Amino acid sequence: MSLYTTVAKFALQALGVVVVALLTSIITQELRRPKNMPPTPGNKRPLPFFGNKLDIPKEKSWIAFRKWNEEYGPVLTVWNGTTPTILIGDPEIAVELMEKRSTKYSSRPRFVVAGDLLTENRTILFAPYGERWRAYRKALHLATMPKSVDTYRPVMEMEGKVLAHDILSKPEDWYNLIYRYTASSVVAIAYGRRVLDIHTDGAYQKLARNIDFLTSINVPGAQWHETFPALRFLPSFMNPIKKAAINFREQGRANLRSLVQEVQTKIQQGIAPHSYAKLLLENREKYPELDDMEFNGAPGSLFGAGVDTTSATLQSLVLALVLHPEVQRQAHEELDRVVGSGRSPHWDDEEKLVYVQAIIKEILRWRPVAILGGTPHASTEDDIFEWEGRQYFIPKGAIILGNLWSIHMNPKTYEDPEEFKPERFLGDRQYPGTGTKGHSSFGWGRRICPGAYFAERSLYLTATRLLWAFNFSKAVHPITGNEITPDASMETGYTSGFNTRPHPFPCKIEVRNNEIRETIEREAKDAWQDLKIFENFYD
Ligand code: HEM
Repeated sequence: MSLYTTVAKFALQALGVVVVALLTSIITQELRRPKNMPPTPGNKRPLPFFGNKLDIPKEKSWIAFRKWNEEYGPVLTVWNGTTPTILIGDPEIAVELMEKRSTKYSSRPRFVVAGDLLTENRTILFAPYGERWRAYRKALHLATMPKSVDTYRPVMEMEGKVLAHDILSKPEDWYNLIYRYTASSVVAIAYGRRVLDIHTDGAYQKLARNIDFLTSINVPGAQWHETFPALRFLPSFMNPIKKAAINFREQGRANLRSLVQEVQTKIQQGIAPHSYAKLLLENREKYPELDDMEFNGAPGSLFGAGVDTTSATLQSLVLALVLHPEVQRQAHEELDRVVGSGRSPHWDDEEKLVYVQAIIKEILRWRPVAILGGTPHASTEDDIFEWEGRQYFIPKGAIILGNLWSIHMNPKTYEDPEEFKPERFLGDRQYPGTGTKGHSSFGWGRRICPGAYFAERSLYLTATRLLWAFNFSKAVHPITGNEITPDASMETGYTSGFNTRPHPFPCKIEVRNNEIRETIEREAKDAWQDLKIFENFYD
């Protein structure tokens, strides 16, 4: 037998083994797929190995998910490789699973890039349900429980006064000014240091770089590593996303460590202003479960979870106001009646500002920033639930995704869901689960956003101040003289990624009267003075 024939025979045999192994694996996968699960979109058969992965768009998957929920039903299964994702498009189903059965549905799925590689799952967001996650959550209480949040209100208020002055001076830069305001209040609360300029502040830039990376990768269907976890074992030089995740992890940890060390030094020097990191350090012994790396990460989680979300919600508010002058008119009428022009709104006005509160809730519903319901939940036990006379099986390890773009646009729950109508939140609304809030923007059950109270206080203060101070309307094109209508469509006017925000757009912002202008100028002067203690930087 010639060498050629021997090699050909061997190759054929090897090919045969591979084909048999593939067929066995496909058959096993098929046999293992549990029956009676919620249907796939259009009852489409998932492909071996890939599942429905090829049907999930890499960008703005929430749009496809909503279409599927509308066409094929409020609870569906989409297979990402061999892992099922249960897509929920109805608030009652979300509550039935993630709140009423929260002992089974409060974990997180495995994220290969964001979890295993970037954070080693040692952050609250990706931690599986259990003791460690409880310890992370307990440490956050010093920042997020109502009593704690109330101690941070002065910072939010002072930064809000500066924001009003900034917009008065440079209205065309409103989009970035809102972002700077949010970043500065959160960083001041977390570490006792302001962010004066997002383009030059080193600490801010390092924090933001990490979050930008995280939000860009943490999107269903975007990473092949999630479909084929074994890819994580490919060495970094052949695996650019792994290399990037490990670099970001190391740089991020060094940055979080140096920010906490700065607070420690200031405490020793007696010059540390009130901050979450300061409180944590002063109570270090109460968190023995957390090692230093995890402990340093706690104040950072405020930045990770609070800046993008709050600023995007405020930017959506401006968009809605520009498009809805009648809503502004009603809000202005309420603010003139309750507050007047000689002072800006404060906490005690909240109960009387019912229309403004309804606007804030409607913004959270109409353009929810955590559009996919935040990080999905994962089930830790097999379960069966009944919906409209049918029983559905959900296996242990399934990913549970409450797509807010389906849930908040569900006409069964909200009449004319596409319309921006704050009136729907005047008076009591029947809404499953979270009850009085009337929307699901902060998630569900045990994983519900721990920063919800923090965010609501911050949104109330800022939205009220912006509405009190300014009139927002369409910009006029400098050449054509035509009004420019901003694009509010989620398909074309909003960013992709894990959180979504409107693309920057021009608008006209005018102070409402001279007395308000004088109040803004006077209050900003006091705020700058009081904020000086947060301007002690070591870098
Ligand atoms: C408009 C503002 C905000 C929105 C819409 C929002 C929304 C959400 C959502 C939808 C989740 C996922 C909930 C779930 O898994 O069921 C979440 C989780 C989380 N949020 Fe927020 N959030 C906001 C602001 C904040 C702020 C200001 C903080 C910190 C002070 C914060 C801290 C967190 C943390 C730490 C988690 C992870 C909780 C866990 O996995 O146990 N959020 N948020």
